[in-house]
Amino acid sequence: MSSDGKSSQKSFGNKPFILFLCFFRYTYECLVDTAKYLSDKVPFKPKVGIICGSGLGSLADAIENRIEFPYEKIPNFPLSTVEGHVGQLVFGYLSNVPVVCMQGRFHYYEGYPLWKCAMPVRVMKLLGITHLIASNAAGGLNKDYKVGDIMIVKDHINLMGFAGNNPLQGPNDDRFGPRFPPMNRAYDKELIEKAKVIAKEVGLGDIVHEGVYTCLGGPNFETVAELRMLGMLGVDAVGMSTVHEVITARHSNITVFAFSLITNLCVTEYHKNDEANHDEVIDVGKMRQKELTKFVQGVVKYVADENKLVSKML
Ligand SMILES: O=P(O)(O)O[C@@H]1C[C@H](O)[C@@H](CO)O1
Ligand code: HPA
Repeated sequence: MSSDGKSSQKSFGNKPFILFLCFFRYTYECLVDTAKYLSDKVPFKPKVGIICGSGLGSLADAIENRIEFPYEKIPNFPLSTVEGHVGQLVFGYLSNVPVVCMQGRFHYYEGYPLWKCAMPVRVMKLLGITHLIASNAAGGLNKDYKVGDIMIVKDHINLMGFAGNNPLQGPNDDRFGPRFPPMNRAYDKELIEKAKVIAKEVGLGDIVHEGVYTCLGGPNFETVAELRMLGMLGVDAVGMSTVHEVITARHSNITVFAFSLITNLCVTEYHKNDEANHDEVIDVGKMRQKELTKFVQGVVKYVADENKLVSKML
């Protein structure tokens, strides 16, 4: 809302226009229907939303008292079409905290517009989450990174947004958030600092970095020239997701923490013949699953403890 309390979005008023929009993007009412389909079947409100990246679906395996919804059963949900993405929403408890986890996400390269890729974030908001933990598999561009390292995302470059390709494009619904949301504090600084401590506690301390992530449309991996350009722009890890989910989360005032599993080293030299491949990405995810599960459990527990502390103070 603008300072005078009036919406910054011109009102279209008539219902037919909103229904018409449904064919082009999810209206608030449409996502409320999706959230209600789920909340009618889940006897608790999730506090933390989790998005599992490629090969990181095992993060969901630790969820207890699970209730699973294959994406094809959920009204208005797209379908996961990529290997390494199970394609279900898992409700349950992680570190005794009520969570909802996307075991598999949606990507622009699957043919989904960014607003469709990010729609589960709005559904999770409507279900009650206050925090989002987004994970992804990414190529390591920073020379200090090794395969299997973790990069805590401190910021992102919304490269696709430079061309105007943004999940918030089109009419804004103030019930989700403002027309012009700020992004300079997209990644929660307190969670970043705490996550570094947790990483050390679960044995990841020596392989954890903090860096800048960018998302390309994919599905091809990058050229040498593209990676060299991204390096000059200050990018530390390159992926094909997360940014649009984070923008959508911040638009709805969800506190965000994100990390990348470095699954391959970006090839920035013409004489090198290595080539990134998806199988390798999946394999690295499997290699790290135990430590990453403990890491995410620790972050979830911290979020819940912090929230209890805050609620006591209020
Ligand atoms: O879903 P994420 O971003 O974790 O997966 C990355 C990007 C591509 O989907 C895939 C390529 O191997 O890994
Ligand atoms: N580039 C883009 N996305 C990726 C990569 C990469 O090198 N590795 C895993 N996801």
